[in-house]
Amino acid sequence: MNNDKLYRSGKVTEDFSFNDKVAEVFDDMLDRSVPHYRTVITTTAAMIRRLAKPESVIYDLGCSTGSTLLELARLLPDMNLRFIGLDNAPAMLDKARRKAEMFGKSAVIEFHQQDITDAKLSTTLEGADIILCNYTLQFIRPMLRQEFINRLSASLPAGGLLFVSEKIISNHSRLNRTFIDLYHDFKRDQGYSELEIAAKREALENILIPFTPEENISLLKKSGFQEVEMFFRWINFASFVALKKKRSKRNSSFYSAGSVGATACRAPTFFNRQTVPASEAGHPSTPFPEPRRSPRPAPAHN
Ligand SMILES: C[S@@+](CC[C@H](N)C(=O)[O-])C[C@H]1O[C@@H](n2cnc3c(N)ncnc32)[C@H](O)[C@@H]1O
Ligand SMILES: O=C(O)C(=O)C[C@]1(C(=O)O)C=C[C@@H](O)C=C1
Repeated sequence: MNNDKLYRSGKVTEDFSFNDKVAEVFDDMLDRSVPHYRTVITTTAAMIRRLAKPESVIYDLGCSTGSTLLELARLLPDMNLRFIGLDNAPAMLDKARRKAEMFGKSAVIEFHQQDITDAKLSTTLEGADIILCNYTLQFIRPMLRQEFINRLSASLPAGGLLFVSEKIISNHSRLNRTFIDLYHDFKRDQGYSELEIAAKREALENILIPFTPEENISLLKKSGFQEVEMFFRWINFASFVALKKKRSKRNSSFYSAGSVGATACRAPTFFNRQTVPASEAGHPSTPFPEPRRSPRPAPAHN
């Protein structure tokens, strides 16, 4: 794995982009810049094992060098899953294909070049059971995000799953500042210098635009996912899972794919708050507050 020394000089000559130079060092960059990158993948694999059916088709949008799909293929070989990675950066895809070949996974993983913000994505995703979009939504223009997530939701069948991981921001400026400081401590611990951290931050300004957890959850809920949860968080990084419910055969209401489905059809007098959410026990769920769009916390996001 090539060491990420891209910003070692501290000079920023252009905005951050997924070009050949970045692709060359990207695996090391992700490993050292995304806290708990691997844990998120292993947790995703564990959820897929429990929530998805064998032979599911999994799309990874913004797949980069294919690390996530390769790891899922390694962890879930018995499920006979099919994996398709989409990215618009040719240098990332070249690396992804080489890695798939090297690890003997070319038969189950394919990679295609595609702009995932294009309306054609809906056609591509026909047949998808599970969609992953890790650390990529943050690079899509905020104005386009709801429409993009709507397309993903519309493409998935009942029982379909979407996993989204993102860098996040807080609307509470003092906490936000603290979170960014802690993230920079993490980067220092990973061997990045003060100069490198500052330069990368400058290059990412207005390119990587993080949302709050509430804004991300709102995007997912508004697009038609009935069950949305944050399943992992480290300071200013979070992962979300969104599930499209299965239609009940017994009545026209929806029930979950999990074992609580049968319980939800009855109106239990007693319920265990450890296992049954209030909303499924006949209590109204707490509505998510509308995301505060302005004023955004100052200064910078990254
Ligand atoms: C931070 S990386 C994603 C990392 C990867 N998902 C992982 O977990 O290993 C973001 C990726 O999204 C891709 N990307 C950004 N905008 C895109 C777009 N509009 N269409 C397709 N890919 C895009 C970039 O080329 C880059 O490879
Ligand atoms: O280095 C940072 O500040 C990051 O936010 C890490 C991050 C990301 O979260 O996407 C930024 C750019 C690269 O795509 C890889 C990782």
